[in-house]
Amino acid sequence: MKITRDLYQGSLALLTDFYQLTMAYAYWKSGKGEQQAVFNLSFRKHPFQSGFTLAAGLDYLIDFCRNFRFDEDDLAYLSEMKTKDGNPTFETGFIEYLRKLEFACDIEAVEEGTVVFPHIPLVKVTGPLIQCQLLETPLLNIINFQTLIATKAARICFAAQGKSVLEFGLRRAQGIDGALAASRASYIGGCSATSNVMAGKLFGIPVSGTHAHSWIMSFDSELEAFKAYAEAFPDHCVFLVDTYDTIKGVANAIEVGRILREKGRELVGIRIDSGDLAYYSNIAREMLDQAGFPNAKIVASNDLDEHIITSLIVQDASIDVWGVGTKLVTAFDQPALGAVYKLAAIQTSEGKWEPRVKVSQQAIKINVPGRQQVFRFSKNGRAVADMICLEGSDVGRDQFTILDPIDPTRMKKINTKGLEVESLLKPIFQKGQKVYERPNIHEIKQKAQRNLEYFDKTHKRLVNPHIYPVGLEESLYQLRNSLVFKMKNNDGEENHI
Ligand SMILES: Nc1ncnc2c1ncn2[C@@H]1O[C@H](COP(=O)(O)OP(=O)(O)OP(=O)(O)O)[C@@H](O)[C@H]1O
Ligand SMILES: O=P(O)(O)OC[C@H]1O[C@H](OP(=O)(O)OP(=O)(O)O)[C@H](O)[C@@H]1O
Ligand SMILES: O=C(O)c1cccnc1
Repeated sequence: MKITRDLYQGSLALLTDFYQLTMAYAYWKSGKGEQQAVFNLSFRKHPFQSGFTLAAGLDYLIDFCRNFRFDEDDLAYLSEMKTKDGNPTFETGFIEYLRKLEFACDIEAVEEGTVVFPHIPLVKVTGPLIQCQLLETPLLNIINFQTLIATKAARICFAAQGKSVLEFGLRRAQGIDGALAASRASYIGGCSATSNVMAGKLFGIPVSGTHAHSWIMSFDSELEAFKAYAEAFPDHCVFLVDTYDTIKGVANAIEVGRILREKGRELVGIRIDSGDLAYYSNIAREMLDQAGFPNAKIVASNDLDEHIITSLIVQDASIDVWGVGTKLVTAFDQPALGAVYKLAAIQTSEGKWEPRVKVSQQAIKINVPGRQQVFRFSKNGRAVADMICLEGSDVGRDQFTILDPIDPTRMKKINTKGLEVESLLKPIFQKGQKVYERPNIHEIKQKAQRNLEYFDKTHKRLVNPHIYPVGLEESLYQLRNSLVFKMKNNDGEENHI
């Protein structure tokens, strides 16, 4: 079984919801399959009540699209599918169409490590309706998860105030691919290393770790266990001190630290994995300092998240390194990001682009229509507002008004004089060909760090963050309203509120 990232190098076209294939078939039957369309992938609310979200997953998306094809065994499987009355679900002509299908879309996307906000298209796909449609499910799967975990990691690292965070999640992650993708996204979000060795190999992420209680328990005494570990790894000793009695454990670590020093080596640190982490870390710090080990680091683990880390820092805990597993890689308090992928525009046979809107009872579910672009305005290296506007809008204007699509009382005038402007959507594929030079994982992580610094700390606050201004440029806002009005009224029936 292919379980690693190699999976993404093979054909994954069947990794989609069945309804995408039935729609694709129906588009084909009705002659609409090649009609050009634009779909946007965006989310409506930050996860974790955060004030920001960190985009991740584009690298997987690129692999997915580059390998987007139906292999013979995929086609054989689809050919054998039957409807309830026993007839083939898909005609052979459609199977033939899929056999010849070559990825031909344009894709623009925000780069990984970019701080993003609700309603911004993170990915914009332009191409034949059938291809755009088939991409919905896998693109959401990829971007939703990695963006969610990168955001969680950024929050945890923000709480850790510059101290290292190690990702320890593999054993409790959502399956094998969930674990690998989570390790990657956690590194992008700011973690220093992962315990997941395969993630290290596949993505080039630093790998690190300490040892488990079982190591200690396999010896007759803790002291013996520490000594034996020091023999094996004289330069990498981080002793887990809480197997029997944390304070005695610290004393044993110090004793072995002295032996190491006699041999010209240094104790790297200790790890505490239970009990009151503020209380024990402070006692351990005092013991280590008094014994002449002021540089020995204290690692803490045990069901940590951004809130417990914040509390421990407020309590003046003496913790230098945070080991975080379950609550990071499972995004424990919000296990999914709700990004959606919606048709925004479609081209008529005359070549004219028509914006499309989905009208919903809930204002938040009404998508932003039209072929869009996104601009980020900033001043002196600080982001001030994001504007979503229609492609071709003149960004050289002196002034813009942006309106929140859900709450138009939230609006902002942007005087563009003295502001820098960046277009957030970068070309990734043109007519199916990759045009984007992929940064490596370390460059992505650095971009994320720089991008996060770009935003005022009030937006990064963990609880009740200040809302960063993002809005629709006035004419796009009006277009959306007029389309909603038109769609609500065009059947001549009385409307329900
Ligand atoms: N001083 C502290 N302030 C706030 N939270 C803490 C503090 N010390 C530990 N915690 C957190 O409290 C929780 C303690 O959980 P729990 O009672 O299950 O652990 P434990 O009994 O000490 O250890 P074990 O994992 O062996 O059960 C963990 O999430 C831990 O990170
Ligand atoms: O708590 P997390 O954030 O998920 O971090 C990873 C946990 O995994 C290990 O625990 P282990 O599997 O040995 O279980 P235990 O310590 O909870 O008994 C380690 O000692 C951490 O406590
Ligand atoms: O290396 C460690 O300390 C580690 C690794 C996985 C889970 N918990 C701890």
